[in-house]
Amino acid sequence: MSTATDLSGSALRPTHRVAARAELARKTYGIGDATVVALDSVTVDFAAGAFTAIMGPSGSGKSTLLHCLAGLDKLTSGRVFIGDTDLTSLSDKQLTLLRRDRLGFVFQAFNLLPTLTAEENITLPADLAGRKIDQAWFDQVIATLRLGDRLGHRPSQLSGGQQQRVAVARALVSKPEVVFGDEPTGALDSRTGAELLTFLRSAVDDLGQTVVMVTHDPIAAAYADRVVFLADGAIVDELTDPTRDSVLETMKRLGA
Ligand SMILES: Nc1ncnc2c1ncn2[C@@H]1O[C@H](COP(=O)(O)OP(=O)(O)OP(=O)(O)O)[C@@H](O)[C@H]1O
Repeated sequence: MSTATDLSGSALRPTHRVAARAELARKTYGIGDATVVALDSVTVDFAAGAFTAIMGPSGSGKSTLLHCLAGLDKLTSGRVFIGDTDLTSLSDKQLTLLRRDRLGFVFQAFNLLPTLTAEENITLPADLAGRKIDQAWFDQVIATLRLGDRLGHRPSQLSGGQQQRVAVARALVSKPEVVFGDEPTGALDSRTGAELLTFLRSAVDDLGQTVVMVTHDPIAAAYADRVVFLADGAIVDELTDPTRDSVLETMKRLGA
């Protein structure tokens, strides 16, 4: 969060920097009678340094929105931004570099390489990019994720929750502008899922990261600062400082 200053030098109220933004985002699949509108003119901002959950019924467009924001899929029309960068103006090669250099991903599949240690898995994207790891930040991420005594282990020697924490560390280690999660707890039991959400929460609170996560789970959404609700490809509601009960109530009202 930055504090804006007016010309006389007095502090104005803090401004929230926008980490990601969709503007009149529209995505359709198929043609003619078979056209499916996955996103229908969605305009939404995601604040830097905040944890936002995206919810909505199955088929409401959650994954499509997340994938388009993260440069993994392309809009039919409209624009998406990471910071000030308009993703819709980038080539495939530039999108690949933007994803590598500026974003982090925590998806259901951990995608860890079995022959590498936890530490090697965590630093692999930076190593491939020829980027130096910031050792102090690495140590902070590892301490936050309580992975210090697991760095020499291979994925097969780790529990599911530890593997997911390694995947989170890999996503955070290069200080991405936004960490995108698509049902990151979907493959985890509820205890391990709660642990992961606690870590994402502290990545925001203690490490100043930005998290945008798709979830079906009201308990998972309650870890967020804000929940955006989609229905039929449009944003239909949102909650600030959600609780499990307020999320459930909103879902019920929306018929989700
Ligand atoms: N590759 C595709 N081809 C055709 N239609 C698609 C494709 N991907 C998604 N859709 C359609 O777009 C709509 C939105 O899908 P999306 O996966 O974004 O929804 P979702 O809210 O993430 O759903 P879920 O909660 O079930 O994962 C759905 O109607 C879906 O069937």
